[in-house]
Amino acid sequence: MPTARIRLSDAQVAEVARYAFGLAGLPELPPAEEYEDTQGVLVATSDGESLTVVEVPRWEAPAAVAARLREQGWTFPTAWVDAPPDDVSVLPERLVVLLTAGGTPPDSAELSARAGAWNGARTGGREVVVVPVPLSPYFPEIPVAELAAAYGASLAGSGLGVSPHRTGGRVLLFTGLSGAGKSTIAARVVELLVEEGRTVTLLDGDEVRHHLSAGLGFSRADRDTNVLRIGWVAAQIAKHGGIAVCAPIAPYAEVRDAVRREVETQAGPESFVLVHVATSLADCEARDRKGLYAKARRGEIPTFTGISDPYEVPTDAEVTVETAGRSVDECARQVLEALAGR
Ligand SMILES: Nc1ncnc2c1ncn2[C@@H]1O[C@H](COP(=O)(O)OS(=O)(=O)O)[C@@H](OP(=O)(O)O)[C@H]1O
Ligand SMILES: Nc1ncnc2c1ncn2[C@@H]1O[C@H](COP(=O)(O)OP(=O)(O)O)[C@@H](O)[C@H]1O
Repeated sequence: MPTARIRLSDAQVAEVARYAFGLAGLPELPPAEEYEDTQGVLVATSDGESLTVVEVPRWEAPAAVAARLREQGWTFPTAWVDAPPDDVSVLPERLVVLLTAGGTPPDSAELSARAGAWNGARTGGREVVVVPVPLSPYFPEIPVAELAAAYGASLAGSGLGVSPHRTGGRVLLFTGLSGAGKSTIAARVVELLVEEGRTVTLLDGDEVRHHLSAGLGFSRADRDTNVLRIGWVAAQIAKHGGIAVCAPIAPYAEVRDAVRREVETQAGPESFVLVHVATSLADCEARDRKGLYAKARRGEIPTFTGISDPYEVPTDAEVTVETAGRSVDECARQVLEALAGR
């Protein structure tokens, strides 16, 4: 039996909207009977075979946009996709701007900055109607001319992919086994960043579990919730230009990837840095500062990462830190070097 009702991410709702507007095929969604958006509004239902779209409140249908423009007397609308050109004199006097916003929350700083680039002062007083469209700003799913045509317009040009917005914020997500050195290295990284005058927030795995994630255990579902919460807070920090350093075990690749997408949506491409603290299980167990490995080996901790619970080794880490025979400072500086290059 599929789960009765599932909440979709902004990116998944955009997929549903593309399908509803005939811009793309059937989206691949986890099995469920009902799907809601991030506000809890029912957007679609499924009988297991077909998807019935109920409503996608955030997105205006292309046909509705075309009709609205016609009513306003726009006979042959011209469209521009995303960022304006450097030389705005090439633009027509009135145009509809199709702003790719799929996967981006409506209140994201990135989206307002991109829409703000089209205000009257910057476009020489041209008449501009900005319409957010459910395509991804980074990987648009259909050619821009086809997109313009769907909205009843002919394409004047596109600044898609031109200087994607970056807030300057960063998220460093440390991942690794218990005792690998995540907290120790993360704390040193924070010290070094503070010395550079940066504003940094440390979301340490152990600490988070006392506050943000109090009450959660170590089942897969609870670990996923814990890491997604950390990721969400970190993304909010990065969205406003801050640096968040997070140090949970984060054993599952799928959730690490979800955090990467959330952060890059909020703070721009390359704002997410995955740091794998790659200390071997044997070395972590030999350290066993908290005596947890010994307990896990005795069967006293039923789902202990590395012993009786999985750890999926990252294949997409921006930095891999080996700690054996190296000082904490050396490891922290390796992380900072990777950060400086981004
Ligand atoms: N079953 C089990 N498995 C792994 N770890 C356990 C477990 N039970 C308690 N602990 C202690 O909790 C710390 C890991 O919590 P995290 O929030 O980082 O884990 S996770 O990302 O949600 O998987 C981890 O801390 P660190 O040693 O700092 O990693 C452990 O001290
Ligand atoms: N190069 C290194 N980097 C980080 N920790 C190290 C290093 N070498 C030895 N250690 C020791 O390993 C242990 C790591 O513990 P901790 O930072 O709490 O790990 P985690 O947060 O991954 O559970 C500490 O006792 C630390 O002193």
